[in-house]
Amino acid sequence: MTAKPATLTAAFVGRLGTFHLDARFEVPAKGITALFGPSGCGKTTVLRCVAGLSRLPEGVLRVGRDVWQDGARVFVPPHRRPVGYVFQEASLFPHLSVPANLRFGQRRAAAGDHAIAFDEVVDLLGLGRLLDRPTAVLSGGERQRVAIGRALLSQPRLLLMDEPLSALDRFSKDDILPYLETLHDALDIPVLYVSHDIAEVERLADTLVLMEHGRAKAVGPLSALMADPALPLARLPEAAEVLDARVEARDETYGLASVSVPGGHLLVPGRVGAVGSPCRVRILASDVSLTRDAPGPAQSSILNVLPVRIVGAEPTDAHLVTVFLHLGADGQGAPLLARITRKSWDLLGLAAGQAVHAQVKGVALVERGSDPTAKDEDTP
Ligand SMILES: Nc1ncnc2c1ncn2[C@@H]1O[C@H](COP(=O)(O)OP(=O)(O)OP(=O)(O)O)[C@@H](O)[C@H]1O
Repeated sequence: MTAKPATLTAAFVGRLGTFHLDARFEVPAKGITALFGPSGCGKTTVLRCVAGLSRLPEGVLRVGRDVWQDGARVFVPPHRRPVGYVFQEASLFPHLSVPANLRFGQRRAAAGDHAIAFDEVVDLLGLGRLLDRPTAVLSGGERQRVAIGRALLSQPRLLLMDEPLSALDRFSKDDILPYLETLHDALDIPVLYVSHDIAEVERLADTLVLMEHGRAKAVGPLSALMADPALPLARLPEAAEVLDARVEARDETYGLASVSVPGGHLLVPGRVGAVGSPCRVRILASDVSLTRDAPGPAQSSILNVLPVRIVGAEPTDAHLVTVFLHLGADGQGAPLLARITRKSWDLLGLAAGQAVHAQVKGVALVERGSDPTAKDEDTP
């Protein structure tokens, strides 16, 4: 009999002041789970309940086999919960050096519990060059990397990240995201990641808890929720599908990799691992258009043209439509989103069930420090 994969089970139902929370979810106790939703929907409150900083009498929280809360009967106090907490603002000690800030995290770890070594954290977060800089002169992104390192060195069983990038400008965000992607691959610590930036969620999360008015409205794998027409996610301006892919071949001459995804093949710019290794690709809905007939070879600068089947369509605004697709002429492959004008939808006479072709103008690798913004008419 195979063991059931470990899960994180949370049920926080009740009132905090005038706010009613009804957050019930079970997610894998591995990878990154994003709590996503508009401002004030209760994301931080859920994290505080998980950390034990807010207490609802009927709350339940299990992390793997450990019970951290079971109603009023069991309540592990916050200082006994092995969680690392990373906030919006990196609250480093300005009078301590960078290594001393990092070692402060190590001091919080249980004696003898050093699964994540200091050097490993320095390496993963690219902190080597920062170790002898005064803490006070670090940039926002550098401070946040140190804060993440400090949290990891406390040897957490669970990492809680509350909008860790939202205080950073676009440039610093892009600087730090590849580090988070690398951590996701390298470490075996489940992460609850609060964000209201869907692009960030798409790049990092495996699982999504969609929050609305204090309620967990939907819970599941990111790509499945993105492809659900009943949810508002696919209609967001930066809606994208993230697909599990496998490297098939590398074309060093053009800096491209050929990857397979369920139901199709894509050419992707950027550095990938060895042939056969897994990777993930992100395809924005706004980078996908539809055509009835695939253009012949050397007729279009868009290299990725894939057979797809239309599952459905929803209006995005007055003139745009979000089209829900499945890869493959038989529609048995991975989900994909396209954003086209309502006029094009009508002119092409498109309808659910039809087999058409998706022209994918931009594909980005989302792991291992590839250039996530690579996009160009002449590259796929
Ligand atoms: N202990 C409490 N007493 C009263 N109100 C509370 C308490 N805890 C949370 N709230 C309220 O719950 C609501 C949700 O707050 P929360 O910070 O969790 O939202 P959020 O989704 O994280 O928002 P943002 O994205 O803006 O950070 C807010 O209106 C907040 O004032």
